[in-house]
Amino acid sequence: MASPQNQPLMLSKAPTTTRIKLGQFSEPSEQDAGHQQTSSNTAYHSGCFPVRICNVPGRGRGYFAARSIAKGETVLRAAPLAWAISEDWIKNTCWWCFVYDPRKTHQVKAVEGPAALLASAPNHNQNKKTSSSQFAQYKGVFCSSICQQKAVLAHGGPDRWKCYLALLGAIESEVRATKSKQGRAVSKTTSEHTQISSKDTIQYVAVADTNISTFSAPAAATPKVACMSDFSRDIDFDPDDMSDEQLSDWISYVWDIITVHSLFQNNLPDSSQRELVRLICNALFLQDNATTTEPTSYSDSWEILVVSRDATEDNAMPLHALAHVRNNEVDFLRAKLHQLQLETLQTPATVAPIRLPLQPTPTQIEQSHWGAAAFKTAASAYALLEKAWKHTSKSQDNALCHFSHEQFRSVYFREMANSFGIWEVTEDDIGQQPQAQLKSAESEWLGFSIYPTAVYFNHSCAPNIRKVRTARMMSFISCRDIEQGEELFITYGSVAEAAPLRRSRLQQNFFFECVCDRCLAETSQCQILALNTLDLLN
Ligand SMILES: C[S@@+](CC[C@H](N)C(=O)[O-])C[C@H]1O[C@@H](n2cnc3c(N)ncnc32)[C@H](O)[C@@H]1O
Repeated sequence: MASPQNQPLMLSKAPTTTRIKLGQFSEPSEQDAGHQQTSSNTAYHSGCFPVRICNVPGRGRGYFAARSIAKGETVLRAAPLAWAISEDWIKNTCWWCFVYDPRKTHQVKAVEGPAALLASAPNHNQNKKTSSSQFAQYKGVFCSSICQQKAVLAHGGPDRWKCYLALLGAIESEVRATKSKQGRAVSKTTSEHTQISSKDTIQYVAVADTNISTFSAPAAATPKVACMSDFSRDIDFDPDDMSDEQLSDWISYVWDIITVHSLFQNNLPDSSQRELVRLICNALFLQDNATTTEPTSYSDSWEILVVSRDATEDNAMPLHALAHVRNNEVDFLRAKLHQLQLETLQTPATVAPIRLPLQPTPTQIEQSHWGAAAFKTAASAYALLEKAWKHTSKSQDNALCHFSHEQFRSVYFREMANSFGIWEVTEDDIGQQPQAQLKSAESEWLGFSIYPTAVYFNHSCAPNIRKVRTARMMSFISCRDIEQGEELFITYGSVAEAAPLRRSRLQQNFFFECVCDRCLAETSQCQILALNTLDLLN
């Protein structure tokens, strides 16, 4: 798995290489294609719903068994809120039900079929006269006209679908334009990792390990921060405040500078970042189509919404569901700084502090190691989307309102470490072992998706829940009998490796130190072994 800087992080994310697998495609069944509602096998009402959200020390929120669960029971069925198909398979994968055919590209189908079908489609505004022929002119990649209709409707109808496709097209144009600009500018490239000179630095927040400590730099002078009047944000940072809240405000402040000064504009996001940009577009276009009104009080009603929702593939998740997904922006910054520290580690005893200027200048942000590590990738992705957004807004008669970095970040850093890979469904998926979901060499990675009701499954290296995708729905199935009160765990990728490797991968890709029982047992065993070895050596 590539580093998170180059690749969006997600549960079971794609391997870096893709293989073409031939000859194993079979026509999807009705159920596979998502044309049937199959939620009846699970009772979705709070009374006997099998899972409940609880807080766990050290892990945040998690799903727990609300009652005893038998092996093989579906404990949750989740519908996606937003998704993106991989660039490699964009013509082979249905944009609605994710059915995949490696041998042929799906037809871009015109919509025919009974008007009744259209009228009965979910989210369809009965008052709006939308004839099936209207859909025919709006293209996409679908395995059937039914999927096309559903996608167009979920995106708010033909006009919004057209606008959405125009935005996707504008992104591709921007990518081509940046590539050719980069080609011309290649000889002029200067080193990106120039050290900041000490006279540029004023006051710092030093980040040692993942805790922030603060101090004043020796060269105190008048802050050299350009265009401060451009920002309404409160910039009165307290150098002694090491909290996530202040770091979060500081990050927003840095983003203000990045956007006002158009920093990192000419970096071309790689294909996984471009996929993430498309997922964000998808989320933003689906938002207006939310079918559920926002609850007046989240804290009281969200869990009820999760457990009472009749999860069917046609139920679009409302965008406000995203607000409940953990935002990993601060964790991401801390993890990036921690990585930088490790890279510059001379000896185990000398951990170099990373110094973050309280009010960084554009030059400091652009040329610092921390700027490159923590902001460059996301800012390049934002710049790409912002340019495409403006272009589309012009071409589509100002159909799009202003698009802020806050909106972008609110999806970007929630996707990070919370989304699920969309893998080709293989026969392994029907198996009973949790390992069946580890898609190693057997299946293709088709994209990724956010399932807001599924983000509460914490990771364990010895999971008791496996996930199986059926069309666009993700089902979570127990792989052993589970007692009431036990926590429910999935795996975030492979758990076949030894503890040190598993743990460093989780740290690098998901920004946490795994505290599952297996890790704790294996780590303490390693420590005992190490002590025994020391005894032997002595
Ligand atoms: C998909 S979310 C799971 C829900 C999360 N606990 C919450 O409160 O939103 C993944 C995050 O949960 C935490 N987490 C999950 N499994 C963990 C584990 N085994 N050990 C420590 N933290 C874990 C990490 O912070 C990780 O980034």
